[in-house]
Amino acid sequence: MRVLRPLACLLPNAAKTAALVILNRPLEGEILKQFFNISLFKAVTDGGINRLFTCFDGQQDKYIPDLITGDFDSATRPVLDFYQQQSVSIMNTPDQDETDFTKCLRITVDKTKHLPVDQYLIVGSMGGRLDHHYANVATLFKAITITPRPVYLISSGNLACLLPPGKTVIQADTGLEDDWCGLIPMGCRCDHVTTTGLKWNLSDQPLAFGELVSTSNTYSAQQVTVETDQPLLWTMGYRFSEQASEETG
Ligand SMILES: Cc1ncc(C[n+]2csc(CCOP(=O)(O)OP(=O)(O)O)c2C)c(N)n1
Ligand SMILES: O=c1ccn([C@@H]2O[C@H](COP(=O)(O)O)[C@@H](O)[C@H]2O)c(=O)[nH]1
Repeated sequence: MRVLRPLACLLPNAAKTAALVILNRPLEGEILKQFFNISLFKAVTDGGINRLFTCFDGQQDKYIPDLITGDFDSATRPVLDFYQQQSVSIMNTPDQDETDFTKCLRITVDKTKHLPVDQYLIVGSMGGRLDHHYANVATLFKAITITPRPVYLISSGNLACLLPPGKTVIQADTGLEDDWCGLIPMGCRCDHVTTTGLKWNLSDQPLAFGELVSTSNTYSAQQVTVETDQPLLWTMGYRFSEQASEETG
C-alpha cells in the first residue's frame, strides 16, 4: 500500500526531500521559491530556463538550478550563457521521439538516485499547449516504470499524479486542499475501482471514458483510499496564497 500526502510540499515546514523539474510555462514565483527551498536537485527543460530567468528578474543568482536539458529550440542564448557562467550543467537531449520533459525526468531520476529524494515536483506542467498537457500526463505513465517515487504535476492550483495499480492512501489533511478532486481513467479503462473518503465513492466499479469519469468529486474525510486494477490519474485542487502573483503570458 502506498501512502501519499501530495500537498505536504506546499507546507512551510516541508522536508527538504524533493527534486524539482521546471517546464516551459509561466511560473508562480512564491511556489517556485518554496520548491527551490525543499529540493535537493533542480532541473530545467529547455524554454523553462527563460521562464526561470524572467520569474526572478533581478535576483536570478539566488535561484540557480543544477541542470538544464533539452533539444534547445526554446532557450535563448543570453539566458543559457548566464547560467553557464554560474556553472550550471547544460545537457543536450536531441532525441525527437520523446518530449524534453520525459528526457529530463529520466536524467533527474538518475542524478538523484543516491539522494534522499522522496518525490519529484514538476512545475509549469499544466495549461498551455494541449498536446503538451497530454504528453505530460503520458510521461507519468513512463514515470512509474522509471521511479517508484511519486511524480506530481503541480501548477496553477492543480495537482495531478498517477496512482499505480493497487491501493493508495491519499492524505488530504494539509489545510491547503481545494474543494474538488477527481479520478480520471487516462490511457485505459479501469474495471475495478474502490474508494473511501470521497463524497461520491466507487465500490468495485469501472471508470472509463464514454462511461463514468469521476470529476467534480470532493472529500468526506481527510484520508482518501483508492484501489484500482489499472493506473489511474488522481487530480486535486490546492490553494496557495501566492496565486495573485502568478506570472502571465
Ligand atoms: C508518432 C510521432 N509523433 C510525433 C513525433 C514528434 N515528436 C514527439 S516528441 C518530440 C520532441 C518534442 O520536444 P519538446 O521540446 O518537448 O516540445 P516542443 O515544444 O519542441 O514541441 C517530437 C518532435 C514523433 N517523434 N513521433
Ligand atoms: O505549452 C507548453 C509548452 C511546454 N511544455 C513543457 O515544457 C517542455 C519544454 O518545452 P519547450 O517548448 O521545448 O521549451 C516540454 O517538453 C513540455 O513538457 C508544456 O507542458 N506546455
